[in-house]
Amino acid sequence: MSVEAVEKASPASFLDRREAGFLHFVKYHGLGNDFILVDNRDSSEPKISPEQAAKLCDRNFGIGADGVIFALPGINGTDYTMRIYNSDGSEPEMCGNGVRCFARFIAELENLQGRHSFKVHTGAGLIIPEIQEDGKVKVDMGEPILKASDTACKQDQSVVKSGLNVDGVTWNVTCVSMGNPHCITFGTEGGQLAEIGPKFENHEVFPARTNTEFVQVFTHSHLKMRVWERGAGATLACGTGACAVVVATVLEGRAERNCTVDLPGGPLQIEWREENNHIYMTGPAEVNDS
Ligand SMILES: N[C@@H](CCC[C@H](N)C(=O)O)C(=O)O
Repeated sequence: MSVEAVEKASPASFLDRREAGFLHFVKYHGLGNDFILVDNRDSSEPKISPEQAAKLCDRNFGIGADGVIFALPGINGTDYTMRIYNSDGSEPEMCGNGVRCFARFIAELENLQGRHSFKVHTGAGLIIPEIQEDGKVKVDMGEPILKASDTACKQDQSVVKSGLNVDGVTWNVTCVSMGNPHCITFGTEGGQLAEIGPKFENHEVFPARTNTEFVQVFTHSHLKMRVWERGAGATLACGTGACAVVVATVLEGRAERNCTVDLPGGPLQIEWREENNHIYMTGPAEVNDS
């Protein structure tokens, strides 16, 4: 399908205006990490190509967004499938802020009032968001993955507090996958993120590239991070990143399992529950209505 035109629609008007050839969308954001949401429930293939998604995400020549998210039919007993293209057109396995937006988008499409939870199939497996009374979304993000080969890192064993040479400087890093890969380093604000971020992202040790988080620990339950996202660059927030950061912080003995993580766009509450090894992320998801 070619995108002949795009039109920004409020969720209420979204269902009434589906003229052929138009790609209708709603823009949502989670703490400023913003997405173009597309109703794709009538087909199991995304309505636009990765190249078209990259054009739509362009902040000067397109709509502008960190990614395009598609709500597709569920498979394997799930209610829906979520797929996402990053702003460069690459397809990641999962997106934490995106899945909170996805839940609010589905609630609008299905005209659901109030509290609701869905089973969502993603590239990272089953993810379960639940809309709370206050409108925030709490997400069961599943279990973190530490095995090096599954964190997209070319090492045999898990990478915890290991030295990584980036551009002549040795950084202590911990690698955690939330379905998508994260490389976490402590004690720095990230400095010139646009300079150092791409060097981590494209480092030879990460054949599938990586997201990178620069973390400061304030207390045992209060962290601050900046992120350089694979395929999207510096963003205002990263949900999978915040989850991976709490796992790395616990593994390095720097904090407890329940933390507030401050991101440039605002805070997320992250809990890594001991009894089932699952991570729970709670935060807002809102329509971009400005
Ligand atoms: N912003 C997202 C993560 C999006 C995917 C990421 N850029 C990747 O390529 O893995 C989040 O909130 O988790």
